[in-house]
Amino acid sequence: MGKILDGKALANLLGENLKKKVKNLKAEGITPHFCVINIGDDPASKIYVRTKKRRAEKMGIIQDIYQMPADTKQQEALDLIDKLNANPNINGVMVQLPAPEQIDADELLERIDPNKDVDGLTPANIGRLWMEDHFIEPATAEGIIALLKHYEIPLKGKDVVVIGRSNIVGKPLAALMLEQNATVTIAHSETTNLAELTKRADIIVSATGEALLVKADMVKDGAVVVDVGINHLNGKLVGDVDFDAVKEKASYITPVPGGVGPLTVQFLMEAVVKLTRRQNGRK
Ligand SMILES: NC(=O)C1=CN([C@@H]2O[C@H](COP(=O)(O)OP(=O)(O)OC[C@H]3O[C@@H](n4cnc5c(N)ncnc54)[C@H](OP(=O)(O)O)[C@@H]3O)[C@@H](O)[C@H]2O)C=CC1
Ligand SMILES: Nc1nc(=O)c2c([nH]1)NC[C@@H]1CN(c3ccc(C(=O)N[C@@H](CCC(=O)O)C(=O)O)cc3)C=[N+]21
Repeated sequence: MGKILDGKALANLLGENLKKKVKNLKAEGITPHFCVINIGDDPASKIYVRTKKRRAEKMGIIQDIYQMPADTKQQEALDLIDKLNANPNINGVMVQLPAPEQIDADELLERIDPNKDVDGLTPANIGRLWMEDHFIEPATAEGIIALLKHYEIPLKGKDVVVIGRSNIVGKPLAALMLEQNATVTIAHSETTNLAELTKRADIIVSATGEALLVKADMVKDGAVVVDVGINHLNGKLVGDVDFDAVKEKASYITPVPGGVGPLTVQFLMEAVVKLTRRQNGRK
């Protein structure tokens, strides 16, 4: 049976450190302060925004929530971003995704000042991610890299399959793993031979939103399985992986809940502090 990769425990460990860092900044009169713009009333988004707020408070970080109605116009959202960009007291801005369909979310992301881009989703920061010198990485991808490192699971030379190619998870994770010298395959909904690919993989990461996608017969003995998915199945929160069966084959596996999710929230907070420090001329 595989070992559990305890993301929640690692998030708490990192949280203790970050709390101290924030305390030191505050002693110098600097309080990290960021804003989450949430448009519409997606119930999952409301929960995430609150989860982040709780974490921010625990870290000593100020998080404002700008809740905008479902019929918000594009220009109204752009104006808010402009206002926050221009406010020197605000260190970070993020737009909770998904946004309602009349909203062009990419245009909103492009409007965020890259120096305040908590999610690392502005074109400037995505571009830098694929270069050698990057400063802000999307939190989920960063969290997964940190989790593997914490458990001393090497990436160099490993065959990795990332299932999912979103800008927020799959693509940035592939970039970071490539940088660590893994051989990365990105699979998606048009991939025709998924099981063939995953069966060869040393490390499988699933970020699709499809419950029970990754089954035991798709996993090599001793593989590492990272489950990013958040799904509701029969009233239960589950990932993309058929956990009970796959854990018997995997050497390491992340649970849902308690795996990648808490690390995402922790690394968003880390990003806010990083941006704040840099804006104040600190390393
Ligand atoms: N734990 C955490 O911290 C986080 C969890 N999530 C969760 O992770 C999941 C993915 O999120 P996100 O990347 O934003 O989602 P998107 O919907 O943007 O992307 C999903 C990706 O999965 C692919 N996909 C969907 N179904 C299949 C399938 N049957 N086989 C292969 N590929 C498939 C899609 O392919 P195509 O491109 O062809 O459509 C797409 O690339 C969601 O459940 C989300 O809630 C997201 C962010 C953070
Ligand atoms: N601009 C933007 N940035 C994001 O980072 C972003 C987003 N939009 N939209 C939605 C996704 C999803 N996401 C998660 C955050 C926390 C948990 C999390 O804390 N999960 C807990 C369980 C939470 C629960 O019980 O529901 C866990 O897995 O243990 C999961 C998923 C961030 N996202």
